Amino acid sequence: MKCFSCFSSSKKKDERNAATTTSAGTNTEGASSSAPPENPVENSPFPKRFIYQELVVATNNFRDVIGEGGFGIVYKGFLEETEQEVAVKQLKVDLKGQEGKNEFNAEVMFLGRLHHPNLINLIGSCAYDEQRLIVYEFMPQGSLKDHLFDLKQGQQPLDWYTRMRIAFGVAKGLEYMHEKVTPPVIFRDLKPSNILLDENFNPKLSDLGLARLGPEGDETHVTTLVRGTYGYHAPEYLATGHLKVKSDVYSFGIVLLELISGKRASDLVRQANVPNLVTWGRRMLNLNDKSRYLRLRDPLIKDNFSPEGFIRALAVVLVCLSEDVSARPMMTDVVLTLGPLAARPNENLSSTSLPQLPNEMNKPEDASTS
Ligand SMILES: Nc1ncnc2c1ncn2[C@@H]1O[C@H](COP(=O)(O)OP(=O)(O)OP(=O)(O)O)[C@@H](O)[C@H]1O
Repeated sequence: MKCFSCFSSSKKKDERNAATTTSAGTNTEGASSSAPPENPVENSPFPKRFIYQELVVATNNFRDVIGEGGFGIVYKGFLEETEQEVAVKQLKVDLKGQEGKNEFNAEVMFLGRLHHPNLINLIGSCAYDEQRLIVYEFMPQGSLKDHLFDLKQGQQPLDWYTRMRIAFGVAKGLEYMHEKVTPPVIFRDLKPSNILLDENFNPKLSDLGLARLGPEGDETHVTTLVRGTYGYHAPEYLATGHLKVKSDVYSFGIVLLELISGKRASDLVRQANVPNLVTWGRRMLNLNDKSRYLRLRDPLIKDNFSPEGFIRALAVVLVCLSEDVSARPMMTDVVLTLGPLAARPNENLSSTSLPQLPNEMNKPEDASTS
C-alpha cells in the first residue's frame, strides 16, 4: 500500500500533479493537453464533489435503476446544470467494515487521474454521512455482458467486427493503464459487466474499485488478497496473490474468448464435470484440427465474418492465456494485432497490412469458413 498512498494523499492540485506520470513524463491530469491527437482526452481532470441533495434531484430520488452489482445499485440521472445524462452508483456501505468505502476511494482516485477514451469518464462523487455515490457519464448501450449473453427476444447479437472493435478498445484502455502511466495501474477485475458501451459500441472500462498500483522499479508484482471475479483470474494470482500487469492480460484473454465464443467464463466454471472456458478453448485449439477451431465461434456470429481475423484473434487468446506469465504479450502487442481485425473489409485494410505476429501467435493453422 505504500505506492497507493502517493496517489491517495494527493488532494491538493500540486500534489496531484506528482501522483501519476505518463511514460512521456507528464502527469496524467496534464495529459489533456499533452495526449496525442488520436487519443483525445475527453474527461474533465477535476471531477465535481456533489452534495447529496443534488444527486437526489438528478436521479429523481433514485427512481430509475439501470443495474445492480456487488458493490451497489446504479441509477439513471440527469444534470440540469450541464444538461448531461449520467449514471449514479450508490455504493453499499457496510457500516461494520471499510470495504465499500475502500472501493469508493480507489475508484474516485483512479478515475480522477486516469483519462483515456476507453476509460469511463468520472463526472464526480459524493461522500455524505455513510453514503458514497459516484457519478459517471451515461453509457447508452449498457455493458458488454448485456450484448453477449442471455440476449432478450429480438435483440441483435454483436457482429464479428463489432466484437473485434470492442476487444481493440478494451486492449487500448488496458495498454494505457499498464504502459502509459507510471506506476502502472492493474485493473484486476476485467469482465464483460465492467466494459460499458457508448451509442456506437465503443467500449470503456469501468469499475476501478479493485484496481491497484502495479510494481515499480525492479519489482515484478504486488502482493494482495485475491479479489475480483471468479473465472477471470490468472492462475498465478489465484495461487500466490502475486498481482502483475500480466494478470490483466490473462483476464483479457478470457474476455476475448468470451467475445469469440459467446460462452461465459463464470458459468462454465460453476458447472460440475464441464471444463471451464479456458480448458475447453485450449482443448479445441491444441487438437490441430482446423474444423474444431470453428466450433469456438459463437453460432450467433453469422455474416461478415473473417476467417483470417478469427484465427488471429484465437492466437491472441492463446498467448494471453499462457500459463507462463512471461510468454503473455504486453497490451501494446495485443493492440497492434487486434487493430486490423477490427476494420471491416470496406474499411480497406488488406491482409498485407496486418502486423507480424509473434511465433506463438501463428500457432493455429489457417482455417476455412465451411
Ligand atoms: N455509466 C454507466 N452507464 C450505463 N450503465 C451503467 C453504467 N455503470 C453501470 N451501468 C450498468 O449497471 C450495471 C451494474 O454495474 P456495477 O458496476 O454496479 O456492477 P457489475 O459490474 O455488473 O457487477 P460487480 O460490480 O458486482 O462485479 C452494469 O452492468 C451496467 O449495465
